[in-house]
Amino acid sequence: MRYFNPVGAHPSGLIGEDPLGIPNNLMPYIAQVAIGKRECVTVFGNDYDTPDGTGVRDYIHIEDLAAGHIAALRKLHQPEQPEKEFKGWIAYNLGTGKGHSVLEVISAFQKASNREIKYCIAERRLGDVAQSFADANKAFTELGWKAEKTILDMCEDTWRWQSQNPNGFHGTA
Ligand SMILES: O=c1ccn([C@@H]2O[C@H](COP(=O)(O)OP(=O)(O)O[C@H]3O[C@H](CO)[C@H](O)[C@H](O)[C@H]3O)[C@@H](O)[C@H]2O)c(=O)[nH]1
Repeated sequence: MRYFNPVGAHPSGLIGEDPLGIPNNLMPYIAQVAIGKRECVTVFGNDYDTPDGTGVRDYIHIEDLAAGHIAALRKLHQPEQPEKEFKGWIAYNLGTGKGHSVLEVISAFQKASNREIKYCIAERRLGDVAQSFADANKAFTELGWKAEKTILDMCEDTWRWQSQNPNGFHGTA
């Protein structure tokens, strides 16, 4: 399974991403700014050839990602066709097929959290590409799977986890 940018948390707010130290990735960094743990998001470059100049990625909710795996297991396990064997490997893109810029993610998170997310523009990060998004049609055609959750859903669930667990798993009894 070829993951694009998995983000989000369980909708209960009980399971989420708790990176050690300073988060490397955008979504947990934004969440820590929203909760007041970090001052502002450093946006790595606004001079890319993208609609607003910031990097574009295909963010996918972890629950959609999990559903993609279940769909793949269903394809492998077909008791009604026991003679059908799968050999070798097949790659499936697990993404929404839609890209969002850094500024769009910040804006969606502001809406989800109802908090101001401060940011500043810095140099590009070495190794980053301008944009990356999936063609997930093969997963839809062959597995009957497609991502359902929007970037706002991803931000809302991340925020629920972060606001219920301001200190991550360390804060839990
Ligand atoms: O503090 C930050 C962090 C990220 N970004 C930007 O936000 C976007 C997403 O960055 P992430 O670090 O969240 O994700 P990447 O797409 O860089 O990386 C992800 O995809 C990679 C493969 O492309 C690897 O799988 C990696 O582990 C995984 O996190 C990029 O445009 C990046 O420049 C910022 O502006 N500020």
